[in-house]
Amino acid sequence: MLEVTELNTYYGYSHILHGVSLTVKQGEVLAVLGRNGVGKTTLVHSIVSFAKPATGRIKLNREEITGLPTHQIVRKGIALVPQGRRVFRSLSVIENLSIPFPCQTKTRDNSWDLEKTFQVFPTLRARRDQRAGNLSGGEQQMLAMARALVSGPDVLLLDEPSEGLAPLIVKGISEVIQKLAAGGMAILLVEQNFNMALKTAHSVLVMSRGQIVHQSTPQDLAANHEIKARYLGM
Ligand SMILES: Nc1ncnc2c1ncn2[C@@H]1O[C@H](COP(=O)(O)OP(=O)(O)OP(=O)(O)O)[C@@H](O)[C@H]1O
Repeated sequence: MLEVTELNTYYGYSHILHGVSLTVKQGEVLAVLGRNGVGKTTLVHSIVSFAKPATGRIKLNREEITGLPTHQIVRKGIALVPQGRRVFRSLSVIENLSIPFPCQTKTRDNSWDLEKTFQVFPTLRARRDQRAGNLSGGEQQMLAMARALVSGPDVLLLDEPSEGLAPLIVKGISEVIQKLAAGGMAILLVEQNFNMALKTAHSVLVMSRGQIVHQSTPQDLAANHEIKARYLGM
């Protein structure tokens, strides 16, 4: 579904991504792990054209989307839940969820709507008229995910969704991610929370200095003490 081949991304003269390749299939959760500053956010930003890769190719459902403007990438079926949630704090829940509607595509078979989104996050239905800034951290994360879902993506990119959240909330977020994948979505999950990533994902990548240095099943990574010590500081 999502195919990334040999991406090289720079910020000015700083070479951040060094030939990153990955594939996320329909119904799969692929987790990306790595220490701070290894390029995980740059990777998801490159996929949605927030950062412009100098070389490399990105394909969605076999169609080349490299370098397209972000709004076109969203229309074609990729949505990003950014690190730090970035909800519109002064707007209500329902207003936050109404903003992405212009991005919904008419050309794809897209069954996502507000009702389906509220079924995934019933708490948000109850809070629909509340200002996003007054929601708890966990509810804001749900809102950020819901805002991505209403665009009806085939591929969901999640940048550290567990950051700063209590373990019980993290468990709930993990379960939602697994359900979305079971429904056919392809999910790229950037995480610092090792346990959450391993519980949620079907396969895991480890990045170091802008390169993928390991890819395996969660079980194999859990048992690989050398990779954990060398690249994840565990
Ligand atoms: N807009 C930018 N301009 C210049 N350098 C940047 C920019 N954004 C990130 N960087 C640098 O690129 C490198 C990779 O950053 P990135 O945010 O992709 O890492 P990360 O793995 O997501 O880290 P974190 O877990 O802290 O979010 C870092 O050295 C960072 O300082």
